[in-house]
Amino acid sequence: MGELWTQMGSLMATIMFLYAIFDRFFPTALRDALQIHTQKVVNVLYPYVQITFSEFSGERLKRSEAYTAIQTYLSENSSQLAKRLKAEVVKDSQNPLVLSMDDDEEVTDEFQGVKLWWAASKTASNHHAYSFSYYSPPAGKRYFKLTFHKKHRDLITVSYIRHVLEEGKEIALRNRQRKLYTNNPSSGWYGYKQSKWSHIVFEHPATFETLAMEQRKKEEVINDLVKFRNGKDYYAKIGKAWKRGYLLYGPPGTGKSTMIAAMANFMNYDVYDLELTAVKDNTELRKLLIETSSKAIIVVEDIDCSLDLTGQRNLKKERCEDEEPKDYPGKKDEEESNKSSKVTLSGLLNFIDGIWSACGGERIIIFTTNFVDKLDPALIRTGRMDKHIELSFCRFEAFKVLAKNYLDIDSHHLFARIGSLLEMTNVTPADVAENLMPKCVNEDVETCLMSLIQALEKKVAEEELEGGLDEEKDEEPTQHKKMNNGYSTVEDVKENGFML
Ligand SMILES: Nc1ncnc2c1ncn2[C@@H]1O[C@H](COP(=O)(O)OP(=O)(O)OP(=O)(O)O)[C@@H](O)[C@H]1O
Ligand SMILES: [Mg+2]
Repeated sequence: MGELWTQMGSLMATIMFLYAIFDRFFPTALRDALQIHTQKVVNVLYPYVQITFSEFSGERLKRSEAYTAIQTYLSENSSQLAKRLKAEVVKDSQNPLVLSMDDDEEVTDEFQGVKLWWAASKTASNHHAYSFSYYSPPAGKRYFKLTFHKKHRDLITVSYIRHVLEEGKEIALRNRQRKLYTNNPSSGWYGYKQSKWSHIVFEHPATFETLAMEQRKKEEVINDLVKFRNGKDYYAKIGKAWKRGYLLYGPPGTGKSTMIAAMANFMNYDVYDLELTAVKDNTELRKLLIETSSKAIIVVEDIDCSLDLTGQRNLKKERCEDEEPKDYPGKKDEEESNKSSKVTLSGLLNFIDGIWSACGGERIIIFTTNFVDKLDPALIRTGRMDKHIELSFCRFEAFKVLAKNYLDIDSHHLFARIGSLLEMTNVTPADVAENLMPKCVNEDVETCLMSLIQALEKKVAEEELEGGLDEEKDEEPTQHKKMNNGYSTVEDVKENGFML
C-alpha cells in the first residue's frame, strides 16, 4: 500500500500542478470541462474506491453516528497497529480514556479475506475539493477514509460497512457505564433540561455467584437469560418482540431485588426502576416506555401494591404497610393524586405486550411481589410473564453461598448443625446474612457461625413455644421437647438465653 500511495502522491501532484496552470491561464468553462475529463481518466487508471465518513454531518453539524461507530470499531480492532494514537476522554464509558488513531494515520483491516485501508484525516483549512472520494468533507473537519479495490465494491458497501457500524455500536454499548433510572413525576417533565427519567451510575455488586439460591434454580435462570440474549434471530423468525418477562415472588428479604441486580450485571443492561404510583395515566406510561433504551431491564417492584386489580390505584401505604398510621402528613394530597391517577391493568398489559413494548428491542420486564396469589391472573398468565421465579427461605444450599460471601469458607464443623436448624425454621437469606456479618473487626468465623446458630435456635424455640401454647389451648398441657440438635430446650432459652 505504501508504494501505491507514493505513486498516487506523484499522480496527484502532477494533476494539482496542471490545475494550477489551468487555473492561471484558462477560462472557467474550459477548466471545469478539463476537470471532469481528468476525473474520468483517473477513475479508469485508479482501481481503488474511497469512501469518506465526516465527523459532523447535516445542516446542524451533529456529530455523525457513523463516524463515532467507526472510531469505536477502529479503536478496538485496529488501533494496536497504529503508531500514533490520540487519547480522548469519553463520557459515560467504563474506561473513560479511549485511544484512537491520530490524524494522518492509516491502519489495515480484513473482511472475508479482503484487505481494506482506513485513514484518519483532517481537511486542511485551505483545502480545495480535488478529491476522488464520493464526498469531500468541508475544510478543517475530521474524517475517516476507507479505501478498497473496486472489485469488492458490493461486499464492502453492503456487508462490511454494516458490520463496522453494528460492531462499533455493540462495543460502545459493552463499554458504557451502566445506569439506574427512576421515573420523574410528570409535573417535572417539561422545561429546560427536564427529562422523564433521572439516572445514577449503576454499580450494584450482586452477581449470580453471590446470590444465595438453590444451584439448580440459579442455573435455570442463567440459561434462560443466555437463550434470550442470543435469541435475536429466533424472536424475529417467530414474529415476537425481543423481550422477556419475569415475575419474581417470595417473602421480603429473600433476594428479589438482589436477583434483579445480578441479572443486570450478567446481561450488562441498564435498569429502569418504574415507580407506577408516580405515573398519572396510561399515556404517561407509554411516554416513559418510549424513552427507555435497548438492553435494559424495566422493573416494577411490589406490583400488587402499585396497581389495584380493578385498574384503580391503591394507596400503597395503606395496603402494604399495616403499621402506617391511618392519617399522616400529605395523606390527603396523596389520595387526591391517586384518585386522578388512571394507570389501568389494561394499560399495564399493553405496556408488557402491546405494540409499544416492541420499540427499542432487547428488553426484560420484571415484576416483583410478596403476594403472588393476590395478582390478577391476566397479569401473570403464560406468555405475558414468561417465567415465574420463586425466591424462598434460606436452606442449607443457599446458606453455603452466604457463608462463602461473608466468611469466605466452603465448609466448617458447625455447618451440619446450621443445616438442620435451617430445616426447622423459615428464615430469609437477609436474616442469615445479617447474622453472619462480623460484629467487630476481630470477630472470627466460629463466633459468626455461633451467632447464627444462637439466632436460629432462639427462633426455633420461640416457634415451638408458640406452637405449644396453641396446642395447650386446644389440648392437654404440652411437655417442652428437646430440640432436634439436642443442645437447648425451651426452658433453657427462657431462663438462660442460649447456653450451648
Ligand atoms: N438470595 C439472596 N442472596 C444473597 N443475598 C441476599 C439474598 N436475599 C437477601 N439477601 C441480602 O438481604 C438484603 C435484602 O434482600 P433483597 O432486597 O434482595 O430482598 P427482597 O426479596 O427484594 O425484599 P423485599 O420484598 O422487601 O423487596 C440484600 O441486600 C442482600 O444483602
Ligand atoms: Mg426488593
